[in-house]
Amino acid sequence: MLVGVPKEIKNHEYRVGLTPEAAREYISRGHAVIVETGAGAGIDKSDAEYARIGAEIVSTAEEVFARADMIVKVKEPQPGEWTQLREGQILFTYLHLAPDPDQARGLMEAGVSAVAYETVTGPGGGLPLLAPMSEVAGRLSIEAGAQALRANNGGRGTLMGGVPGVLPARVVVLGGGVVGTQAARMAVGLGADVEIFDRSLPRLRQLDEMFQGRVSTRYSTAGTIEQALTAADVVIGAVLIPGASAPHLVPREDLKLMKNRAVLVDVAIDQGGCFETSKATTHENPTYEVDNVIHYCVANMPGAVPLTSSYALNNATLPFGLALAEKGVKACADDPHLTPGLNVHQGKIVNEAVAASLGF
Ligand SMILES: NC(=O)C1=CN([C@@H]2O[C@H](COP(=O)(O)OP(=O)(O)OC[C@H]3O[C@@H](n4cnc5c(N)ncnc54)[C@H](O)[C@@H]3O)[C@@H](O)[C@H]2O)C=CC1
Ligand SMILES: CC(=O)C(=O)O
Ligand SMILES: [Mg+2]
Repeated sequence: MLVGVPKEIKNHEYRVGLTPEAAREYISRGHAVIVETGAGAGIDKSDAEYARIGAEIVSTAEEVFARADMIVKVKEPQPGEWTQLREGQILFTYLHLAPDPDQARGLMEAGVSAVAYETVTGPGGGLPLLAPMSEVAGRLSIEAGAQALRANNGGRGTLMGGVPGVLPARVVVLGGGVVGTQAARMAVGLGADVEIFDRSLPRLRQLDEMFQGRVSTRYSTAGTIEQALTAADVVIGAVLIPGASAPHLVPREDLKLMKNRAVLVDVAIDQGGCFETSKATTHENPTYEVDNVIHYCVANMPGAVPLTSSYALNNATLPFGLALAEKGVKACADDPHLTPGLNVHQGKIVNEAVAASLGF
């Protein structure tokens, strides 16, 4: 199969769909790889390094889209990209279609078979192609929260860990999955006072064991979240209902319960966000303010640490990508974990949760 890697074009997105090491694995199995010039620049990999392992370098994204049987990307295709996709072609990337009906329609019209990283499942449960980026984003969320809390950035002016004699910041984490756990680890590491909310009691038990009393766990209801908001300096939005839009756990009217210039970091923004007042932002302009509360809602947080993120992502996507290259879209029928990954096929949304969420 001819596998194509265009350069990412989302705002400040420096990751790449295939690292040279991953491209080499495809080539060693008899596939051909074409790479848009400069696609690896964000991870300090030159065209020459891709050429050295046998990839062909082409000068435009248009050529990659026109020639490749499968496009391997990182972020969802932007409007100018989805019009270049076609029937019979496979797109393997993050899509996050539930909150994005325009993209869903664009992919349906293109006729492409689109496999979304975030809905591929794993033998041990979980979402193995989302997990590595959730690890990155969870860890980054505390850095982002700490930055936004600084008075010189418009924040409340609290130091995460406090100092002897002065209380640390209170960090409230909504959702105790991969993002939430990594956020809690980083917040604990900085010395903050941390509370994690989840709807799964087994998960809360695991977190309680894991953190050995260093974080408090709470069952997530509208009432308990309201109580937590009054004391929070930073709230991390980390909930997920796979395939669906994120539930709005914090309505706008609850912002008035919060301390002045406290910070919301909505990591779940790629699924539409879990605060009513969230709207996607970019690394260029990451924050905005509503009712005296700072919002950070960057939808491609891992794009800021592309070296770590591209390798972490490729480690997880490689076996699935190789199966798609080997068998084509039939790989989705053969592997029950790839089946839910297929979101769009022959002009239809074929993942039930995604279709239900879109109302299609
Ligand atoms: N903005 C960005 O750059 C990135 C965003 N993400 C997003 O972060 C979100 C979280 O991802 P993961 O941690 O991997 O998901 P996960 O599935 O590991 O964890 C989600 C957790 O939310 C819990 N949950 C569901 N409903 C809840 C509720 N009402 N109250 C409290 N908890 C609830 C679930 O029980 C689960 O433990 C996803 O939307 C994901 O796409 C991930 C990576 C990068
Ligand atoms: C998961 C996701 O949205 C990202 O890595 O950008
Ligand atoms: Mg207030």
